[in-house]
Amino acid sequence: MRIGVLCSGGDSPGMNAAIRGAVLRGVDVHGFEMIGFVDGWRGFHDGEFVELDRPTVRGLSPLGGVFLGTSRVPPWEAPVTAEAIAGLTQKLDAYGLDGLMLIGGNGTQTVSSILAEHGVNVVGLPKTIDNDLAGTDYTFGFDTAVSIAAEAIDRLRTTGDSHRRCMVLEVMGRDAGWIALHAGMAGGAQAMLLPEFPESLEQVCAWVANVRDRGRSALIVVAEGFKLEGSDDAVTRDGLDGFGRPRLGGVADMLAPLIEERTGIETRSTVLGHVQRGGSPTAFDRVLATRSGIAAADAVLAGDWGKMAGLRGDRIELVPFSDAVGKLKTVPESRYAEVRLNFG
Ligand SMILES: Nc1ncnc2c1ncn2[C@@H]1O[C@H](COP(=O)(O)OP(=O)(O)OP(=O)(O)O)[C@@H](O)[C@H]1O
Ligand SMILES: O=P(O)(O)OC[C@H]1O[C@](O)(CO)[C@@H](O)[C@@H]1O
Ligand SMILES: [Mg+2]
Repeated sequence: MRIGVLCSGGDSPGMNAAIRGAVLRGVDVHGFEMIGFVDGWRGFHDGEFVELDRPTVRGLSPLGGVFLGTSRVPPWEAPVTAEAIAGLTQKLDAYGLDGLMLIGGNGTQTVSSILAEHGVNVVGLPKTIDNDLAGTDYTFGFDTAVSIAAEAIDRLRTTGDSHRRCMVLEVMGRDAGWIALHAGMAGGAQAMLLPEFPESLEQVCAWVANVRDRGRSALIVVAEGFKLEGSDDAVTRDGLDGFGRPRLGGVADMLAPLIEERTGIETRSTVLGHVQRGGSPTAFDRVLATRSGIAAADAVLAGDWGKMAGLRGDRIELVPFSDAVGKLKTVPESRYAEVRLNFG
């Protein structure tokens, strides 16, 4: 059995641990040959790959990023055609591959699902800091991003309190508010503004003023995809990403002067940005990623293709791609209601 490993989308802490888990199980235990494509589909298209064996993955578990590289280079020019799939399967044959392990988030696993529908042997490993992929309770990388964001809140809190300022922290997550919700809960933020639940500027300012009236300084966490009530689009900047989507970002910079103007409270914004994606994965993410890699190698051995190694409770289960794609896992009303009553 010869298997190709490929990462797609943004990097996510734990990807190295996942590859290590898959290789230790796949090569050492099951006797597979494995190769890893450099920079995702870019390496697949250009024929750039490395052999994966035990020495290649030595010591990788604590390392952030991903040693193979990842990219948003697409597998084909959309929309997918029969010719595109035929071209891809010819390449798989040329590489001598029996199947692929695709490590990625909702976008990547949509590709996995399309490939599986066309008869290509694929197993998915769910990663993304956004935690927006259905079919799994958590994706590896999310816990690390939340820890970094929570630490940022703690730090912003002490400087904000010292100056009696309102601090607005922007975190990633695209159209899902998971990072903002979890980091905000962990750091005791006085409001978490999520893409799923638009709020009015008046309401946000009322929360900030209320915190001041209680003798404290407000710390607001805003997810990059948050929209003020009545706005159709999230705030974007810097053009389009590799898949032609607008790059989100800038909502904290937009909100801070509006809050200051309306409340009279000096307000500063911080955009956490890629800091929350970098560095060493938490122990939780290392374990989750390693177990995902092991489960993916076992799925290959069993010929259990067309599935993703999802976390369900404390078990890694093989979830059909149809349960994972076509819908975004967003923050449910009940989770927002839990925290919203304490805002302000
Ligand atoms: N429907 C699709 N058809 C073809 N290619 C796709 C499709 N969806 C996603 N892709 C490709 O997969 C890449 C990865 O998807 P995306 O950028 O959404 O990241 P992701 O896998 O969701 O991970 P993350 O959200 O953590 O960055 C895209 O940049 C694009 O090249
Ligand atoms: O690194 P890039 O391509 O700017 O992408 C940023 C996006 O990737 C993510 O970090 C992961 O999907 C999102 O939270 C964010 O919107
Ligand atoms: Mg995604």
